[in-house]
Amino acid sequence: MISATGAAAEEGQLEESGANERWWGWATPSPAPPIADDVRRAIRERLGFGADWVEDPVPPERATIAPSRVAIPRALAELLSDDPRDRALHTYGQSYRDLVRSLRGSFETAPDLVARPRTESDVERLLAWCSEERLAAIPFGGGTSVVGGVEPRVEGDYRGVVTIDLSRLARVRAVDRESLAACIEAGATGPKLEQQLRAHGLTLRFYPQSFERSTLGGWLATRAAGHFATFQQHIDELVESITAVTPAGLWQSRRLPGSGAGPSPDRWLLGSEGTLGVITHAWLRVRPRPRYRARASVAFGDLHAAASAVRSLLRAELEPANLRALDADEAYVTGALDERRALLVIGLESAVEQQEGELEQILDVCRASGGEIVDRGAQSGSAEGVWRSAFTAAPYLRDLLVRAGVLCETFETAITWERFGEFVERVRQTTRRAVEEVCGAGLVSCRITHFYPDGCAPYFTVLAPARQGDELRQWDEIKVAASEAILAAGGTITHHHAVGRDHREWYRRQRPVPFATALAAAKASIDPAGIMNPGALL
Ligand SMILES: Cc1cc2nc3c(=O)[nH]c(=O)nc-3n(C[C@H](O)[C@H](O)[C@H](O)COP(=O)(O)OP(=O)(O)OC[C@H]3O[C@@H](n4cnc5c(N)ncnc54)[C@H](O)[C@@H]3O)c2cc1C
Repeated sequence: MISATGAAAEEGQLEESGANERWWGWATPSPAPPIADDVRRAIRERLGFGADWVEDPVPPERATIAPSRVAIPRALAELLSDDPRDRALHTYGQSYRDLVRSLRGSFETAPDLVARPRTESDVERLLAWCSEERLAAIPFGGGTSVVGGVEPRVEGDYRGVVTIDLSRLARVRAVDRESLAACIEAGATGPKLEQQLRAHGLTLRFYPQSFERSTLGGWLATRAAGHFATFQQHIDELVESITAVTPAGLWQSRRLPGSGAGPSPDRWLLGSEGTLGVITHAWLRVRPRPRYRARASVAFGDLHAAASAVRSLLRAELEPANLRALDADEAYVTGALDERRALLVIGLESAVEQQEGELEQILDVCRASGGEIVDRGAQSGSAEGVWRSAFTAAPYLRDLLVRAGVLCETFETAITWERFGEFVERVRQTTRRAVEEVCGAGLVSCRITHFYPDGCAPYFTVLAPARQGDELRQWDEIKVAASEAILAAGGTITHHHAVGRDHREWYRRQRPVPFATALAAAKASIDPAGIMNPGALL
């Protein structure tokens, strides 16, 4: 396996590391530590290619950041910053395009100011000022968007851009033990909210791969998906009520376990990507911390055989908390298997009962579907354990890969089972062709991250040799080819990465026209000055 220094610990035990010293990428400080020769050799060996150069991020003092166009008003002075480094760190998310541009110190689209509200009334004051002064307002959680969701790429006659960073709103405000729910502020990152819930013996158990840095507000605004692969995949399922500050006033739903009273106000905010208002807090369903776990890995001939085994599991009403089906390339590149075979990673958990019996039933179904049990249990060096470490270390490893000249990006979608086989091959082949044409070589691997009774979410990773200085064009060409293939074959442009600015064109073609008209009308009535994250989603 290619390992990254600073790799995060097991899910749920992650602490935020170095967020303050970070200058570039996921966790790279300035000056960046050198990349050892043996790491570069390992990259070349696993991938079959590698660049003969390594690039260090341009340090803050040499970065290009346009001067701020907006003066800080005295009444809001304690909430606003025009510090160039602060503005640079709020310019981008974490897509490959973002990493390349920030690596080169290019922050031409930096926000003019960064705001850090401490209360809902601070958010109200900020939005009122932005509306009056015609300033675009971009809510910012952890800045882990991979679709241009937080980048101030704003067209129109705005006088400037204010990025609203929610990091000071990060408390668990209340816990209702009777209903098993918690009121959590939007700026809480995964580790921050889990740390506070742990004091009550509770957990949200929502683990996107970006858990360490992404926030509750970001999860709600993008309809993020966590590690639960078979049941409560999206954050949507955990929501009791959401509160947001909009330019038209406070949007607060009632706390209810369910309601049939018309369209759901929460569903309007879920996936709104900062275009309607700033989500400030929400009531979420929480659960007792799991005490029992069981794990196993099963090898299959290919991804389709693994997917077919999962279909059999679901039909037998076996729904493990975690399931990831990796194709042969992904199992090999992550080091989970030493030969090229597909791998199904299985994880069960419960707060109330041992999981060994259910695991046994699951393994019986896998065997009957042609699977070979590779290991079970959490022993070190197991395929499941190696894959899990690679999964949590991936954002750190990505910093190394990008600096070492590897084009490294992912995209994801969803499709119903009856089209699954043809769909995956079509998207994979089209993307592979584009990678070969644009980069000359490279890998396109696929894993399935979420499973439904009627379909699943295929997730693709592209690793290819980058041409220094030409990376953005290289990725843009591959991305267009992949996105066109997804849409043509009937998939969605995103299962959980959201629309942002980068997927807008394909989202526009995917959604029904009357729905688009309704969305635009809703936005115009709630945000008449059009200040909320212009250019994202709509
Ligand atoms: C390494 C890596 C792994 C990832 N893994 C996953 C994964 O497993 N599952 C998944 O779903 N996604 C994943 N993502 C994508 C990303 O983490 C999610 O989209 C996440 O929900 C973004 O949260 P954030 O707090 O970082 O939001 P940001 O990136 O700060 O913002 C994202 C969008 O939400 C809006 N927004 C943020 N906060 C608020 C708020 N309080 N009110 C209103 N709007 C707001 C922003 O304006 C923007 O449009 C991954 C990203 C990376 C880099």
